[in-house]
Amino acid sequence: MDSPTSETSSPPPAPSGPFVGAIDEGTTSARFIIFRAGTDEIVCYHQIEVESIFQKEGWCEQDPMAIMNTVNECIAGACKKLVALGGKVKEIITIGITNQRESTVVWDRHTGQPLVNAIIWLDNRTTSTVEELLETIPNNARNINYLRPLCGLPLSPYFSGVKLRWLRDNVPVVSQAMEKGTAMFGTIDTWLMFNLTGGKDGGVHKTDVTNASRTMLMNIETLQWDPNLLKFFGLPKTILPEICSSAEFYGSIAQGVLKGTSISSDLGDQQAALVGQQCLAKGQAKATFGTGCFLLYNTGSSIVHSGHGLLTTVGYQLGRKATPFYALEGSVSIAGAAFNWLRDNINLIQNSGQIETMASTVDNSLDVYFVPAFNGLYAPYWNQDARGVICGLSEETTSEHIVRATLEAVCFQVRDILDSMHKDCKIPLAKLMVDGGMTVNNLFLQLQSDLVGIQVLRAKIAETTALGAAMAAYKAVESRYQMDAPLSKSGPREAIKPQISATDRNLRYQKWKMAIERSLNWETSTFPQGEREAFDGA
Ligand SMILES: Nc1ncnc2c1ncn2[C@@H]1O[C@H](COP(=O)(O)OP(=O)(O)O)[C@@H](O)[C@H]1O
Ligand SMILES: O=P(O)(O)OC[C@H](O)CO
Repeated sequence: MDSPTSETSSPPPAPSGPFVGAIDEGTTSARFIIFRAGTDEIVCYHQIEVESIFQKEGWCEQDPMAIMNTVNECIAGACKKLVALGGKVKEIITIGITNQRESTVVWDRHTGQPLVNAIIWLDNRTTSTVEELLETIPNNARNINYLRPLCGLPLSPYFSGVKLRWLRDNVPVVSQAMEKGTAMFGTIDTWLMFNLTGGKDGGVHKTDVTNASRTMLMNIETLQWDPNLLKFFGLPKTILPEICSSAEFYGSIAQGVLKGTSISSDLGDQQAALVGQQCLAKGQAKATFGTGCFLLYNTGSSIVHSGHGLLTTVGYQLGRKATPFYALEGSVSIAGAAFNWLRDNINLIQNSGQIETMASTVDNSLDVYFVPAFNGLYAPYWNQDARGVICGLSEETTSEHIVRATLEAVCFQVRDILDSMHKDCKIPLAKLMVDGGMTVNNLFLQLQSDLVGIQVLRAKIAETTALGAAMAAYKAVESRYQMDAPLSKSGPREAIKPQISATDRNLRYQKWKMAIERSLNWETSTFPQGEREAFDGA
């Protein structure tokens, strides 16, 4: 008979399939996660950081080959771990892809090689392109919302169409390839899919409705490339991928450990998180706090055009014949990235583990307000000329106050967005599902609840983005799968409730708005009449 000791030390049972894999290619890292099919149970995963290249002020690029190699390494690493656990790779029945959105890749159809580095969504080089495009709007209207009725988006450096136009105007190898018909464009999902399915030797050229809805080139109603939008941006249709639904057969992996496995889903990462959070009914909303913060509100099958600075985007379409679901989105470009700045540029912190400890040593931010508008402000302001400000510094201010003010900055930006959503949709949101790297921070979630006056519900697992892609991929191969059925780790989520008074909350929000005023239009601000000469002469 076995002794109790040998019983407790017996190895855990080998994981059994079926499994579904998900590639999550984010701004700061790529990962491949293997889930037990139809559940939120992570069997194993592999994650690797991806380097960003900052060639000039405001530019942000990544090497497309490095992105692809990293993803391949993640797939190989996770499959190796699966085998080490006693699982079988052949039980991975399908995989899905989710990705940082808007980031733009152009490559050569014949060689499969990128023509330039990927321009990452955060990149701000195209502010002058936006200016030039504004000039072309009839009646000298210069209206950033001119294209909203067609694509749901304001003109901003954020979106792929503007980045593609910049490439056309500034990189001869790209404009020549566009003319010759040898250029292929894709967001990161498309680039990965092309390479995974064979690259220049028969790789597919496809994207999904959620990623396409971030280009400014897709018509939000027809879900097809729009000739008027292509004309506005001066871009040829030949470079564009086929638009598919978010859950269908895309192609099969051509080589490597997963050779022959199907790719069955594709969603932009924020839309994937909406699915992974099971915000599948009209009126449900989630916020993901990673590099940036993205709040998506499910508007069902209705297209709601925002009058208050939000984006109209496709939430998901789970099958070729399925009804597309739409969302209103509030995008904030700098959330967790503000802490990377505190760490890398200012040396105020050494690691993210310190953030909560430092911010908790003080009771409040001592009236310090930090607007991290490093690359302008996205929703609801869409002010590309805004720049960061820290207001309210005094002799008593310490680094702890600044760290706390940085957490509060993310919370106030969420309040800006929720106020817009309330105005657009009329119904105030009672609770907000949250996920992403920042949500490990308990103080942050309490501040979020306090400063917005809303119940905050933390996701059961951190990897909701990958989960959403895995759920959609499983749906494509198993039509009986109910995506709103409880996931294995479901049960009540941790709820964080507001603890400060409405008066306190509103006073602090008013001060935030004053700080916002100081950051807007900084790049284009001019000296009052006569003072420029005095300054120059000084
Ligand atoms: N404890 C923490 N408190 C606040 N922010 C954090 C904490 N831990 C990580 N972060 C931030 O979260 C971000 C990483 O989250 P993640 O969801 O992995 O991002 P992404 O998907 O954009 O790559 C980083 O910008 C980091 O600064
Ligand atoms: O990489 P993330 O998670 O910060 O997401 C980036 C967004 O998709 C940009 O729109």
